[in-house]
Amino acid sequence: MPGFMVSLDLRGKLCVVVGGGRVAARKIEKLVAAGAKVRVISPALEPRIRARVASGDVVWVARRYERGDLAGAQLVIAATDHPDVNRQVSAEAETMACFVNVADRAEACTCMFPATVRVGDVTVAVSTDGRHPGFARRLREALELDLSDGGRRFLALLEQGHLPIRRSPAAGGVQVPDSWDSRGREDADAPSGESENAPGH
Ligand SMILES: C[C@@]1(CC(=O)O)C2=NC(=C\c3[nH]c(c(CCC(=O)O)c3CC(=O)O)Cc3[nH]c(c(CC(=O)O)c3CCC(=O)O)/C=C3\N/C(=C\2)[C@@H](CCC(=O)O)[C@]3(C)CC(=O)O)/[C@H]1CCC(=O)O
Ligand SMILES: NC(=O)c1ccc[n+]([C@@H]2O[C@H](COP(=O)([O-])OP(=O)(O)OC[C@H]3O[C@@H](n4cnc5c(N)ncnc54)[C@H](O)[C@@H]3O)[C@@H](O)[C@H]2O)c1
Repeated sequence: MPGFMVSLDLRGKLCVVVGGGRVAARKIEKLVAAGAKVRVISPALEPRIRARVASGDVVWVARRYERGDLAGAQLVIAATDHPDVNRQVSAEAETMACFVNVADRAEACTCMFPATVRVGDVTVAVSTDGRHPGFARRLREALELDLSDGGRRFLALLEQGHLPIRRSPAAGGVQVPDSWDSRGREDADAPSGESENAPGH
């Protein structure tokens, strides 16, 4: 099912993460960066999460998950290496009005984390609705690389006419090659950034 992308304000919201391994560490970094109140329930923690506990960004409940641990959570992450435990967490979350992310079962997720690149105040998010996380990662890496050089490579492709994005000629911008323009030339002065005549539209 195609996911509905939103941007959540998690500042001060309780997010409960069950499990303290590599996947939990990746998610926790994102939650902390978003200003969430993070509680992690796990008998053991990755060094990266330990550091977050030491700095006071994350509260650690140092034991295995027990039913009732999710009380008050707005977002729940089930990220243990035990599918049964993840299933129990998912089942408890289903009884509450909160979103849940289950690390080993995309189909059980009511929310998924996209791969993200942030440049200044702009965030680009890539999701494949859980089908190809590796692809989401690679596209994120490519975007990151491109944006890290100020978008120069992207702009070069635009100027060589390789990307179907039009800009006003009055602004000295590039135009879509004729072969891509299925509706003729009548709207050649479309505003900056439009791509409505791109192939596939
Ligand atoms: C994008 C990113 C964001 C993030 O997690 O922060 C993300 N996974 C990332 C990395 C990653 N994922 C995997 C590896 C090991 C790779 C390998 O070894 O092959 C690595 C490590 C790596 O690639 O470095 C494998 C994997 N992933 C999922 C499963 C379970 C399944 O498919 O059922 C399995 C198989 C597990 C297994 O078999 O053991 C599931 C999910 N992973 C998602 C997101 C969600 C869907 C995203 C989408 O819509 O595409 C979803 C559904 C749940 C979720 O939201 O977590 C982040 C890249 C961040 C970045 O680099 O920017
Ligand atoms: N979503 C993704 O992107 C992705 C990527 C790779 C793997 N996975 C899946 O995510 C899961 C976790 O992977 P990982 O690499 O973080 O594992 P990991 O082994 O690094 O960490 C597992 C953590 O769960 C904790 N734990 C175990 N039993 C627990 C319990 N009863 N209650 C609370 N905590 C408990 C452990 O102490 C440990 O901290 C695996 O099922 C794996 O298949 C998901």
